[in-house]
Formats: sequence, C-alpha cells, structure tokens
Amino acid sequence: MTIDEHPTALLPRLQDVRDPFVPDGPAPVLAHLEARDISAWFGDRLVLDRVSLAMPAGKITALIGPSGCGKSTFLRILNRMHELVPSAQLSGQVLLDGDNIYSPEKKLTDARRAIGMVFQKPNPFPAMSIEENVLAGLALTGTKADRDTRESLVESCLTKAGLWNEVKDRLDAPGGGLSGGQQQRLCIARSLAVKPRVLLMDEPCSALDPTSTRVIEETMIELAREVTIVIVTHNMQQAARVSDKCAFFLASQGTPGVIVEHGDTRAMFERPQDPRTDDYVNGRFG
Ligand SMILES: Nc1ncnc2c1ncn2[C@@H]1O[C@H](COP(=O)(O)OP(=O)(O)OP(=O)(O)O)[C@@H](O)[C@H]1O
Repeated sequence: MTIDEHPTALLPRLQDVRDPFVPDGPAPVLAHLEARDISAWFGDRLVLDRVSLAMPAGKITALIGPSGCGKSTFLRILNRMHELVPSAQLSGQVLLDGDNIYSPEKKLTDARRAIGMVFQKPNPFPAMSIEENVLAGLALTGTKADRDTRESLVESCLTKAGLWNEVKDRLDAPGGGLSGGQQQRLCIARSLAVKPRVLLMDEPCSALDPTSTRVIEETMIELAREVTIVIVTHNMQQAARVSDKCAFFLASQGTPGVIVEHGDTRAMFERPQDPRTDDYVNGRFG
C-alpha cells in the first residue's frame, strides 16, 4: 500500500504544494540538530535507551510511536527541559550545529533560546495582551529592544505564525480571548520572538479542530524555511502531510524506548523496513 492509498492519509502532502517563493533578504542560517546516544531515566527507571537521530536543517522531523515510548521525553531533552524534573537524568549528547548543548560551558538559557518549544495545550498568558504575549519571551531571556523594534517584531512574528491578519486591529486585546487555534499560533509567535533556530512542537494540534490543525500545519511548513522543526504527533495523517523525516519510537513490554526505524517520511509510510513500523503507520496497533 502506498501513502496515497492509505485509508487514513488521503489528503495531499502539504510539502508537495509548497510555494517555491523565497522572500528577499539574507537567507537564514538553518540549524542542524543531532541527538547522539541519548539515554534517559526517571529515578532508576530507564525510559530511553541510547537513541540517536539526526534532525536535518530546515526540515520537519516527526517523532511517532505509541503512548509512553518516550517521544516527549526525547523532545524535552533536545532543549534541556528534561532536567526540570527532579528525578530525571540523562546521558548522551545533543549537538546544535556540532556543539553539544550539554557541555559544561554551555548555558541553559542559550539552549532554551536557540531551541524553542510549543506545547500540546496552548498556553498564552491569558490576561496579557496579544502584543505582550508575543514579547513575553524577550523579557524572560533579558533581551532589550526599543519601541520600533518591538512593534516590527510583533508584526513579523505574528505574520510568520499566520495570525497577523486576524489580530492586527486588536493587539491590545487579551490573549486568552482568542480561539484555541489562534492561541496556539500566538504561542508559536511568542516562541519565534527570541529568534530560535529550532522549534520543538509536542502534539501542537491535539487540542484543536481540523480547520485550526490545517492552519497550524501550513504555518509549520512556512516556518521550516527559517527554523528546523521537530514535532511529536499521534496523527499519522499529520506526520505524512507535514514532515520530511520521520522516526518511529517503540517501548515494548516494559523495555525502554528506542527508535525502531527512521528516514524519509514517504519511504517510512510506503516501504517501511520493519514490520512493526508497517503495523503502526497502518493503524494496526498503538
Ligand atoms: N515526570 C515523570 N516522572 C516519571 N516518569 C515519567 C515522567 N514523565 C514521563 N515518564 C515516563 O516515561 C516514559 C516515557 O514517557 P513520555 O511522556 O516521554 O512518552 P510519550 O511517548 O511522549 O507518550 P505520549 O505519547 O502518551 O505523550 C513513560 O513510561 C512515562 O510514564
């Protein structure tokens, strides 16, 4: 069965209708992210076992797999959020353009600024205005900007997040008053304000309706011109529509999570090498 014959993946891949237009101006330097031999523990429980994955520059990499196999843990390791959990430990390296973000001389804040995160549930600051929400990341990272710079940043981030036209006349309105899909795009705009080089997205559409999901997917594909994207998704149609690369995680019967197979998304869906990948992408388990 090919991806196009797949009963749950009949929509055209958004990648295939990508607009070749590239705006003027200096091309962004796209970041390559690579995880090497990542193992992760909660207390003494090993949940990821020596996982390695290259996430190429300017591409969208989808992490797929059944619940509990360690996708979110892996994603959180990619920007040093795993260490927020008191019992959490890890080993291995995460290389951003060849530099290990876990090297002792690297700052946690630098890793978090360079590698942003968008969560499953939209989490804007509800009482803050739309504009303040976009600029919130600047305050958190201690970045100073004058009024003109802030205004143009708000416009460019909201535009990139696909929200500008819907909110440009009400930037003072509270972020909490937007729809769920708009709130998620506001969170994307907030992440973009600190100019990340990689954007991690943990099931960013799971709380959204199909129309909002589609808008976020289009936004992701636009963003991949400038930012390397890694997305966790349970939605096989979404992985097929948006991602260039795919990694299938599995933790069978109490064993820690590993990557069973990874590669080009189309090949993973059309010609999976491992029967477990075949079963998973064709909805036979998970
Ligand atoms: N804070 C935590 N403390 C202890 N164990 C945790 C914690 N977070 C996750 N785990 C455990 O680590 C394993 C991997 O969880 P993780 O959330 O990374 O999986 P996942 O593949 O993202 O699952 P899902 O698709 O359901 O979100 C699971 O067994 C989970 O119970």
